[in-house]
Amino acid sequence: MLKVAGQKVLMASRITKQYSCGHKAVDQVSLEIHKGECLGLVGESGSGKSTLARCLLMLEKVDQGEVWLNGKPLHELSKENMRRVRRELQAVFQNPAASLNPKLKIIDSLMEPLDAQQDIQPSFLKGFRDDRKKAGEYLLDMVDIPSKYLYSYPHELSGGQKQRVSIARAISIEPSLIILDEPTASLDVSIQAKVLNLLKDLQEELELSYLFICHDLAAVNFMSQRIMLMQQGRIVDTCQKQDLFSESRHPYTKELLQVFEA
Ligand SMILES: Nc1ncnc2c1ncn2[C@@H]1O[C@H](COP(=O)(O)OP(=O)(O)OP(=O)(O)O)[C@@H](O)[C@H]1O
Repeated sequence: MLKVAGQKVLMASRITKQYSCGHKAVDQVSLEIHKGECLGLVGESGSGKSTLARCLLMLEKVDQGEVWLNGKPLHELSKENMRRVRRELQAVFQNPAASLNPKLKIIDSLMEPLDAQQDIQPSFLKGFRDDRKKAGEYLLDMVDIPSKYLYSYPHELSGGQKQRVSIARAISIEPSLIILDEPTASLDVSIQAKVLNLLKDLQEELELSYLFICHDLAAVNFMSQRIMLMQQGRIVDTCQKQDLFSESRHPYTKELLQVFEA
């Protein structure tokens, strides 16, 4: 289903990030993400996708540009205010092993956002939000992980299971937007499709908005309603998914499509 006309969740304007070595990793990038939409961002290695993600998450100081989340100017917020807004913006990164503290049981990593933000009452945990075991089991069930893993440590789970836990943790506080930065890149090929299917199902079920970053155009095409192409720090093409194969596409898009079709 195409959902692009709804309320704007994220608006970024002219984001620019130059590293001290002088390299402009992100150059004047503007984008919008609407409620319930998955915006795909594709580009080859080194094109600036992860830097852009870190800028949107305010993990990287931008040199220029603005980022608005649900009408709030993230680029102007103090650290304290940013912490409060953080609940509306979650991320899942490439390496699930690095996202989960090896010394914490799954329940403790999973419940970390809810433990830290007691005022949040996710609609899907209504009636048992403060029952950590029940809430943890429910969250694991949402990502198809058996509840027996609740008291396991990360090393007892496979890579795919760890990434599912990271996804459950990201959705646990009902964020407005999840930035998915190569969420399947470190997984076996056989597992990748399952995780993408899970992400797509969750997006539809919970009306989540995603920025889905990936170097694989096939995966981006599967996940997204709209697609942006990034090359050398700039957005060179943006299109609706159904226009991806149109003749009028940018030469770089056509180049990536050739790889995709091959
Ligand atoms: N901390 C840093 N200091 C200096 N240069 C950096 C830094 N981080 C990234 N870069 C450079 O910025 C450019 C963009 O990197 P980035 O990781 O954002 O690209 P990417 O598209 O996400 O690539 P990949 O798909 O390989 O992760 C690259 O040339 C990279 O070498």
